[in-house]
Amino acid sequence: MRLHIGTDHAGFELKNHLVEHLRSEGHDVVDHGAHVYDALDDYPAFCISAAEAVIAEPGSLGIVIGGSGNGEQLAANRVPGIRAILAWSVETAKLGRQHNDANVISVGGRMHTVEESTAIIDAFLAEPFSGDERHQRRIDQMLAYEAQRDAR
Ligand SMILES: O=C(CO)[C@H](O)[C@H](O)COP(=O)(O)O
Repeated sequence: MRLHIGTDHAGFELKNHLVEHLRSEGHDVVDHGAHVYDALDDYPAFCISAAEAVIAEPGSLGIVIGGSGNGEQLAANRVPGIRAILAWSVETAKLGRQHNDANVISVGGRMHTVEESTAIIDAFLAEPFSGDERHQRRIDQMLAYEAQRDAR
């Protein structure tokens, strides 16, 4: 699967681990940075770059990493068409795909061990959207709101 990943300094080591791990699993991973460790860097540009690439490549998924994952989720969700979830367990990661058809996962690298974060992301990538009518209906309600808002 084509994957786009981005992080600030807080997720730098985890991101490098994930790039290696995910490539070893056969994924085609594009690294949107940070490419060097800088304790003063800012997460929005890395996350927005990864999220824009997800929209540009239908069928791809995004991974954004930070200390908490909160700001990274917020940044990714600024990109039209992105549904980014903040996953904090294997179950919330799976539900993000099953119920929300999320196309970006955000993880707080400071909140978990590397093994836990890796398991959360692996679970997200392996899970399909259920396609259940009630879940699609709720997604469509959000899309309808956005369309109405943008037409104002
Ligand atoms: O999780 C994050 C945003 O939600 C950032 O990674 C976090 O805020 C970075 O913190 P600091 O600059 O103190 O290392």
